[in-house]
Order: sequence, then structure tokens, then C-alpha cells
Amino acid sequence: MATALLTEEKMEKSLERHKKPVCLIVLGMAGSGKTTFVQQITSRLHSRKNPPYVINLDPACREVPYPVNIDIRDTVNYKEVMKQYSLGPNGGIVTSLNLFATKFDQVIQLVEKRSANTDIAIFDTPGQIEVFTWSASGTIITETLAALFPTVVVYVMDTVRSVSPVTFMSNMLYACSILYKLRLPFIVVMNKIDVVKHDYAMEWMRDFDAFELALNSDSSYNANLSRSLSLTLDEFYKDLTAVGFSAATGEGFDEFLAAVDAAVVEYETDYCPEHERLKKLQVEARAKDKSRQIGKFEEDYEEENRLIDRPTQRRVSHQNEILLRNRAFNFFFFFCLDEEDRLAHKSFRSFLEEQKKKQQSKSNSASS
Ligand SMILES: Nc1nc2c(ncn2[C@@H]2O[C@H](COP(=O)(O)OP(=O)(O)OP(=O)(O)O)[C@@H](O)[C@H]2O)c(=O)[nH]1
Repeated sequence: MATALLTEEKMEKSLERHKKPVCLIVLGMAGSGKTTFVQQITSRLHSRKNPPYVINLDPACREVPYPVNIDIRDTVNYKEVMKQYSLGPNGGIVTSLNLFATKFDQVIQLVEKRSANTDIAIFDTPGQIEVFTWSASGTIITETLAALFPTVVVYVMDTVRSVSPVTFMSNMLYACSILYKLRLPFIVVMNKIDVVKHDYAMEWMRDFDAFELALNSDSSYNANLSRSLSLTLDEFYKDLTAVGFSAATGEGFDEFLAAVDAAVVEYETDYCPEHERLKKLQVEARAKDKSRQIGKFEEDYEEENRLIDRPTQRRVSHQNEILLRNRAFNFFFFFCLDEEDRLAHKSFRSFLEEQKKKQQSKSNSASS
């Protein structure tokens, strides 16, 4: 009976999730064709009367060639961020994304509002792939989406540039590292097949000998490394979904949509149970952490009271009261964050303050 109830509950949850749009996070090396890919998918879905909800997360792009619903550039001025905090281009993108991530709950609300009439939400990301995949804000954005919507990572790869086995291997290693970091359903889109067909890449993934043959004439260090890595990546290739696509012509669109459907099933069957398990562990760890911190706070509080209750300090000074109140506030604020968030929050705040100070002293010396 209990099992039957559980199954019903799970089914309800699953149906609930299906009502939500699938979130596609589009990643790829600079110039691989992410923006053109988003443009092509958007226009095809529009012509099928199924328009997607499109979000641009690249604060540094000059223009967005597709109808965009949310644009990071409307919230954060990338050039101003660079100027205000004395940052270079990459630092500017990371900080803009960090600032945008603090408002991401609003994006979620807007996507949720569209649930009834949108099947797909597409997130275009910055060209400097590592800025998104290895930054705190990228992780926050991805994990928040994955916790609430069926989420799929779409890795766009340039088939024309990858004809060199060494470049192909670099691309695959990057894809592999993202897959293992995010652990979300993953589709490799082998883009630009209107110029070079992706058959060679599929063969290299299926057959190690074919890849070795392609490397045959090359005895450089990179080639030897690629040879060894190809054997290691064998497991990764086995479960990898790869589709050929042309962002220029739209060839491969239906295969891509079929891959998205399969990825949603994978999200339901593999990702969600694992996510629930990890969430439970996290809740337990947080509860432990909370009780440890409450104990520490109570100890400190008692110590503080003991000191101010001494005859010489019987009257609690105004300053002491403020000190205690501030401590209590800080404690409860940090209490809501876990250890990692707390550290990230602290270092991000001190980083911004430092940058501001630097900038202020620069402008002071310029004006004097
Ligand atoms: N022939 C052909 N060219 C393509 C295709 N997709 C993209 N391109 C071209 O590749 C170049 C880069 O495309 P973008 O869409 O700007 O690539 P991106 O990954 O968004 O670039 P960044 O924003 O710099 O990371 C452009 O000149 C596109 O026209 C394709 O499928 N076929």
C-alpha cells in the first residue's frame, strides 16, 4: 500500500515536472556556433507555432540575433562593471554573471509563469565557456534550473575545426569534464554539418582504431596524449548522445528534438532520484551544522551576558546592545547559508569592496 502511494506521489511529481518547460543550457567553445544555433532553433520553433522562451546570459555580446525574452544586458551593464571594479573582459563577464545570479529567482518566476504555453526555454551562454562552467554563478544557475525544471546541457561543437584529431580530443575532454561536473543529461551538437559532415567524428567515437589511424602520421606529444585519452574516454563515448546539426540551414533539427525528448526521460529517471538523494543528505548535514552553530551562539551569548552582568558593568551600554544585535543578525544571516555559500558570499563581498576602494583611490589620484 505504502509503495502504491509512493508510486502515485512520484507519478504526480513527474507529471507536474512535465508541465514545465525543458531548459536547454547551450554551451560551447567560442565560435562553435551557439548563437547561430539558438537563432535557428528559435526560428524553427516559432514557425511550428511553438515559440521557446529565450534567455541571453552573455553580458558581453554586441547584439542578439533572435527574439529574446530575458537579456542579461538589460540588468547588468558589462562595460560599467569593468570600469567600476577595474576588471578585464573575463573578470567583467564573471562579475556581471555573479550580479545577475543574485536576481535569478526572478528569472525562474518568469519561466514558471510561461509553463502553460512554452515547451522549451533556451539559455545562451558566454563565448568564454569556462566563465560559465567553472564559475559559482554558472553552478548556481544550472543547479537552480535543474532542481525545478527538466534541464539538458547542449554542448555545441564545431565539426569543421574538429577534423584535426587533437582538436577533436580537446573538445571531447571539455565535454566530458562538463558532463561529470554537472551530471545532467547531455547532448553534443556537432554543428556546421553543411560544411563538413560529422560522420568522421561518430566513427572516431565508435572505433578506437579509426581514431588511431587518423593520428597515424602524427608522432607529436599531443598526438600521443590524444591516443591514450581516446582509450580513457571510451566509457564516456558509450553513453553519449551526439547529433549532427547545421545552425546555418537547420539540417538535423528533428533529430535534435528527438534527442531532447530522450534527455528529458533521462532527467526523470536518473537525475531526479539522485538529486532527491543528495538533497536529503544536504538537509541532514545542514541540520547538524545548524545545531552546532546554535550551540556555539548560545555559549557566546551566555559568556557575553556573564561579562556584562558583573557589578562594574551592570548597566548594559548602548554599544554593547548594538554589538549583540549585530552579532545575532550576522549569525542568523549566515545560518541560512551552507559553509560553501558562506565562504563564497564573504569572498565575493570583500572582492567587490576591494575593487571599489582601488577604483576610488584611482579616481582620487586622477582628480588631485
Ligand atoms: N557554415 C556554417 N557556419 C556557421 C554555422 N553555425 C555558425 N556558423 C558561423 O560560425 C561563426 C560563429 O558563430 P556564432 O553563432 O557567433 O558562434 P558562438 O559560439 O555564439 O560565438 P561566441 O559568442 O563568440 O562564443 C559565425 O560566422 C556563424 O555564421 C553552421 O552551422 N554552418
